[in-house]
Amino acid sequence: MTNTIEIKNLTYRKNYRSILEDVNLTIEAGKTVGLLGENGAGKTTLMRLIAGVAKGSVGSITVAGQNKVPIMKSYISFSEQLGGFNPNMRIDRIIRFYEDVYPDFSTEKYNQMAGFLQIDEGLRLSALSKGMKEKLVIGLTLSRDTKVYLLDEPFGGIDSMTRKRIIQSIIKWKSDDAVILVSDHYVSEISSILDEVVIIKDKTIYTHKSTEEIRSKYAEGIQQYYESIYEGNDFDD
Ligand SMILES: Nc1ncnc2c1ncn2[C@@H]1O[C@H](COP(=O)(O)OP(=O)(O)OP(=O)(O)O)[C@@H](O)[C@H]1O
Repeated sequence: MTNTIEIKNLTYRKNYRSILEDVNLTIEAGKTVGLLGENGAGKTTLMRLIAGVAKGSVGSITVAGQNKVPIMKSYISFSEQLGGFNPNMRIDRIIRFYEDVYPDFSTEKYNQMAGFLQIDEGLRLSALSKGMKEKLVIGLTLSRDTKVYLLDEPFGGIDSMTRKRIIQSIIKWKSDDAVILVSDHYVSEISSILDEVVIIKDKTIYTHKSTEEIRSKYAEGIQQYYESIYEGNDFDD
């Protein structure tokens, strides 16, 4: 199995404050990985560093063997929050923008998702609710055909029925060798699709395990395992 993401000795400081320290992380092709951690742990920062949006880190990040940012960027679909778009822009124009900018964007894939995302493409961005905006971001992010999908807390405002349908469909939408890194605070709902869990604590990767290993060693489940880590338990052998 090849490694899609390789991070070595990554340290990141912002305004003289240490945000991440000596992060080492390897993710194999095809894995769906949950990125967990309390508020401010550094999940978004780590995704922004992988995506090449945050700059100035020390250490190395490679994506599919590449460490040149423009090439890495072309391999990554990152769930950015549409902040760069004019709020008056209509959704259909945003979709056309994605078609124009990303050669790997599949309108057919987007249309398949649009069925249950139920976003009126005639609406302007400013008219979308928080949950509708999140659904649009998920649709746009997953409609690209890339090696890596970074989904940063994608489900916060989405109703539980839609969330379940999106989670069940994520696996169908991704190609076999694509990696999904998804951050969330509540792992219970997404745990069924996760191959591995990465927990950030104390500014670094505190643990990285397969969900199978966690389930076999910790019967109460992944959410409880995660919470126990933050309560100070150490389950490492
Ligand atoms: N632009 C910035 N300038 C300075 N510090 C920042 C900046 N963005 C984030 N930080 C700090 O970096 C740390 C990690 O933040 P980050 O947003 O990555 O955490 P997170 O795990 O995604 O949190 P949450 O679950 O609340 O979204 C926090 O201490 C935060 O205050």
